[in-house]
Amino acid sequence: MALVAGRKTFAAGKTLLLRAGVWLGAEAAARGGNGARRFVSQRVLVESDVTAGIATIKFKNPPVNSLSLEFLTEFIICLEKLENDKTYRGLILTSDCPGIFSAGLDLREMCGKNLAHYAEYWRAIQETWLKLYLSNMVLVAAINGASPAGGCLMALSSDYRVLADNPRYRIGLNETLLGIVAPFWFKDVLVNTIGHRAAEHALQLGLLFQPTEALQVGMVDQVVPEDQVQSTALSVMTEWLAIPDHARQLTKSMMRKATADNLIKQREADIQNFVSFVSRDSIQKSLQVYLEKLKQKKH
Ligand SMILES: CCCCCCCCCCCCC/C=C/C(=O)SCCNC(=O)CCNC(=O)[C@H](O)C(C)(C)COP(=O)(O)OP(=O)(O)OC[C@H]1O[C@@H](n2cnc3c(N)ncnc32)[C@H](O)[C@@H]1OP(=O)(O)O
Repeated sequence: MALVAGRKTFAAGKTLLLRAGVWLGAEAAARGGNGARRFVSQRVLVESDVTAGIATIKFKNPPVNSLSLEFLTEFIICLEKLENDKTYRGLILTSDCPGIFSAGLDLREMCGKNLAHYAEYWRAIQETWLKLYLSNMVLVAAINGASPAGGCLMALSSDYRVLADNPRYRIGLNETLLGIVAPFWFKDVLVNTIGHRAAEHALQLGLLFQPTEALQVGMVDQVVPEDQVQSTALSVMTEWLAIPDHARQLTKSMMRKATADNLIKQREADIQNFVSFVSRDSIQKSLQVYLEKLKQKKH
């Protein structure tokens, strides 16, 4: 069975066929009498309440929900499907992996691969961000675990962030700790969220904020007890969905267009920058040392 996205084909556990954003094949979808639907792909779980017009995407890429190319491909397909289905006005992003929202970019995609792979990977990262950041739906991140780097970017690209109150659930753009640099569009999103000075400080030091600090700096909008993250996200969503879609969507676009355009107008150059940066020997070495440290942490 295969998951087909554009020219890319991956083995997948379910039959999901996508062409031009339309699901053609059978998928594990069930519709309950109460308007609840559930779509299952291997790494992304989509639950939806048709009556309320709200879908929930749960990241399901254990152990740490790293943003592998396969995960991103499935995620983009699910997102497109929801975006194109006018039933859905709101989307909650959360994790199915206990204690981890997302560990960010998959370091194995950036290590020991060829240049074409790095380019393909970075294009998928760009695509994911543009789709999230410019979504017409209301996006609420229900952050139920650690959220470094790319995981933080996904949360920051939502319209509202609810973080579980657990000191282990740190969030931030920690790229410099890995010896790498957050791209300009990660930086732009952070600046838009917490302001220039706080972003400069956080980015240079690679700060990962505990929940109370994240709330204080404005990186998240609410910190709530862990067992209330989903219910809080849902009540925030209800509040946001009370606003007429056309007015809210135009306003969102007005606020975000310049930031997104900044990348759109130089996507190819951004890919080339990433490829030449990440393929440097010194960067490969830093990433390998970091991965090794993560592995040895357990022993
Ligand atoms: C001239 C200038 C030009 C500039 C040009 C700029 C170009 C752009 C440059 C590049 C930009 C890249 C941007 C990068 C963004 C990123 O997202 S990088 C990834 C950052 N992520 C992290 O630092 C998180 C690392 N992980 C952790 O801190 C922890 O794993 C955790 C998430 C807090 C979970 O902890 P715990 O539950 O204790 O699990 P672990 O035991 O640590 O991990 C379990 C296994 O998972 C592996 N793993 C963890 N994270 C990743 C990952 N991100 N990718 C791949 N694999 C990961 C970990 O190694 C363990 O593996 P095993 O030992 O094999 O089980």
